[in-house]
Amino acid sequence: MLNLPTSDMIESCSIAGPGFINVKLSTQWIAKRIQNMLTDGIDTWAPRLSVKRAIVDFSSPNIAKEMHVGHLRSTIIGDTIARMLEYSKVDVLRRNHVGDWGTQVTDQDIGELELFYKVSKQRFDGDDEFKKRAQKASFYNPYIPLDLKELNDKGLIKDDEGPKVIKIIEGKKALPLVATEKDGHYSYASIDLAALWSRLPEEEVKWIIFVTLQGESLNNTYIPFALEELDDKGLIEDDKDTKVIKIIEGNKVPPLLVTKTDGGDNYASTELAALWYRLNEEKAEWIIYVTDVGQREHFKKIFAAAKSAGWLPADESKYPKTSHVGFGLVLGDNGKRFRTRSMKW
Ligand SMILES: NC(=[NH2+])NCCC[C@H](N)C(=O)O
Repeated sequence: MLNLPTSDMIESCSIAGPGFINVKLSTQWIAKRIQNMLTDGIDTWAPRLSVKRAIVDFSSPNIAKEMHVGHLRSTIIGDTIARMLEYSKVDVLRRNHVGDWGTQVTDQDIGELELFYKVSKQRFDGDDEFKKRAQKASFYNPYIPLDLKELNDKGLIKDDEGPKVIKIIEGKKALPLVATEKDGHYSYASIDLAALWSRLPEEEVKWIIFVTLQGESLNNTYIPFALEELDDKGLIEDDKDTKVIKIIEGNKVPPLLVTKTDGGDNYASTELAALWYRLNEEKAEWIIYVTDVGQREHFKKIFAAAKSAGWLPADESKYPKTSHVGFGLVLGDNGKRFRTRSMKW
């Protein structure tokens, strides 16, 4: 307790039973902050951070496995962090790093999924009843005619020979948006517009946030770049049938496996590629990962590898930086941790 640094924000700290510390905020400090807020406006309350852009990697379930309450926790915590950063005027890229790659997906037999898709497409084209049902399946489809009519009434829709397109003016910077395809089908864009349109008047929402799914597979093209950079720096070693990164840091971190015995890429290699991409292409200065604490070691190794490669400064008070926000493990009925990565089907 005696070693705690002093702060005008804190009046006192005391130990309250095993494992608890009470931190009492200073009433004077609170009064001063509220006074500032009243005179200067709520916006001035947000702490100013020295980062311009942050990435929050959260939610991130695996498409070929059951989603569980842990992913929900990650979603809630990640969204909260993203909102706090946005409040502090940081440009936040919300990233749902879905597990759409690796054994979990190949286990599902992509071939079978493709076959399933082909069969239903044939049925869609040949069976009118099925087609009608399928087209109604999207929740927002009933809104499409309404919102297209509104856009049409405003003179925004152009009936080109083929598809209907929405001309976007905005200083001609944007490309036209396809509303219906050549065969009269609604496009992906019209479903999005209908969703937006129906939510505004019907649900009276004030803020709609779109989260970009950037699955693990997106970064596959960057794996060679990332691994090559690490290799050039002499960080990758062959270890029996696999390639590993021996991370030094006083040997506190065990080696990181970056290829599997069959030569394939693994969770760590896609992770490093994602980090490489986020730093170099997306220019994020702070990357925050929200998962359960079970992945702490994984992130520790990834961050240590990135530091050894010089991607991140060794000094953690400097940017760019990475943080792992870990929450408690979610246990199944059997009292064991839910491990989507090793779940058997
Ligand atoms: N960049 C990351 N590793 N994000 C978290 C991914 C979480 C993983 N899909 C899981 O369910 O365990």
